[in-house]
Amino acid sequence: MSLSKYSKPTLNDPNLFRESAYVNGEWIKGTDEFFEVVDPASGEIIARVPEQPVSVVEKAIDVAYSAFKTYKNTSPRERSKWLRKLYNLMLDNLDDLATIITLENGKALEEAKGEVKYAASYFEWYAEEAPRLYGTTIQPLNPNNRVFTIRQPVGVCGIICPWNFPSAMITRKAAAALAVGCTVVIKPDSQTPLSALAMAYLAEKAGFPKGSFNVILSHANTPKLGMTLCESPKVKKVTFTGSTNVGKILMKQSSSTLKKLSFELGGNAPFIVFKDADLDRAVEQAIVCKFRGLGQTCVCANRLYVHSSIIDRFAKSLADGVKKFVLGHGLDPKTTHGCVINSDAIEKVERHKQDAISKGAKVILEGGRLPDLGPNFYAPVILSHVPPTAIVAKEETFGPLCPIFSFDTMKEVVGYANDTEFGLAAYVFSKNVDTLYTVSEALETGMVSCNTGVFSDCSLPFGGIKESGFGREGSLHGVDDYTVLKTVTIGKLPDSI
Ligand SMILES: NC(=O)c1ccc[n+]([C@@H]2O[C@H](COP(=O)([O-])OP(=O)(O)OC[C@H]3O[C@@H](n4cnc5c(N)ncnc54)[C@H](O)[C@@H]3O)[C@@H](O)[C@H]2O)c1
Ligand SMILES: O=CCCC(=O)O
Repeated sequence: MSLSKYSKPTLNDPNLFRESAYVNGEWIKGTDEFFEVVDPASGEIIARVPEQPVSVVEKAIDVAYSAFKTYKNTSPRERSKWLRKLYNLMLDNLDDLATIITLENGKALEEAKGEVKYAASYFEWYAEEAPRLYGTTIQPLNPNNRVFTIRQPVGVCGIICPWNFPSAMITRKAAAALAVGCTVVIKPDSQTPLSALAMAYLAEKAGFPKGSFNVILSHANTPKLGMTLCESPKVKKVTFTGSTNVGKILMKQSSSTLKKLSFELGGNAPFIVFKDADLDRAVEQAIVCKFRGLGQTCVCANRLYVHSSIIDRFAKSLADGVKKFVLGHGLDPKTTHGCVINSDAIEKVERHKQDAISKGAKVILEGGRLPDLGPNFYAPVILSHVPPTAIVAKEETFGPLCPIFSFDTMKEVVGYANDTEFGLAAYVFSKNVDTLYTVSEALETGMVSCNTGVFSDCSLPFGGIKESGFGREGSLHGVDDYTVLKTVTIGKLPDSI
């Protein structure tokens, strides 16, 4: 294949820029098949990495399986030290890791720095959880028996992640897995593999044993690599973050070996503003919630429901805030918001926008393509009085479209909010604590955020219900998905002495 020239990013530590897979402590360069990593803002090639065949994935699974036999017996304190070292190394290399995220994902540099801190926080959190895998002792009905439980690592974990948080979506899984004694085989999205490779370099420096932390790479071969992870009896757990459709594929493929699974899938978050809400706060938080990652996060507000008495003031104030955005290349210090990941994302925003307008939505901020900046730049759109029949009420836009729907009663808006097959996050703005409790308990989601638009934190159990998936990441609950609870009974004890 003709190999076009490209310039590698300028980093303080050039070693963080890797173009090889990482298996068993070795960097594996490609031989004849590669895929290119492109800066979505400039369209420039920034890296060329190997398109790995199934045989390499099978090798990665074998080495992770072999490494697990010793890694599972390492001291929890040892694992804790490796995790904390990796946390410190990520923060020491914050600027470089953020630059890599911006170049491969397109998000603004400040947002990328926030992701690195967020990603690293999972290593810190699980460095503290590693030595605290507690069991229980139980007094059985049989007086001559004693029962206790222990938590044991499930085994080799396959980790498949999306492009929107190239670093954090890996660490929230890998940190918990490594903390409890599992080994990991990570498959990043082909659009954003460089953050995973930089993390592998730092994991090696942190002291993680060979075979415990592995990164495999694929673009065209992704379905085959995914199937290999799902069908291998040596892989005991698959954890996936991405679209619901792919999650369903992986679940089917994992059924032959009854894998332990955890899925963080699609969202369709309602953002509800009651008439007694602090309007300025609600607007401010709607902006950060809706336009974090330019709308490309699974917990972004996808549908804003604002009480009919304040919807017009809310929409105008929101537009005034969004007009202050500066879209541009993420490395430009003037940029507040970057670009979307690819042209498919823009097509979807356009489709949702035109559908809502054709059904009577009012255009508050036209937004649209920004060809002078590049094919993946799209100015935010705000629509108001969107009808409930609009596609955007049902489908996740995953882009810079902000549809505002009107409502009158609590019962009505909870009905709208729950009328979706998704159930990840929801937002409620009100000064009335009864409203916050009542609505939070009525919403069919895994997470509810009250009076704040960004709630993500390594200390909370993150995850959804319905077709947004199952399992939780972060918090003390995050280890449950990477361990098995074993019950031990000691029988035939003497009645007494
Ligand atoms: N719940 C969450 O925490 C969360 C976080 C981020 C993204 N998401 C969801 O992900 C979607 C957008 O991300 P995306 O477009 O990257 O999702 P995607 O499902 O297309 O891709 C996610 C990952 O799966 C891989 N993949 C794709 N097809 C596969 C297959 N057949 N077998 C194995 N792996 C396969 C991709 O290469 C990528 O690494 C949105 O729906 C968003 O809501 C959810
Ligand atoms: O979109 C993926 C997850 C977002 C978050 O963890 O806040």
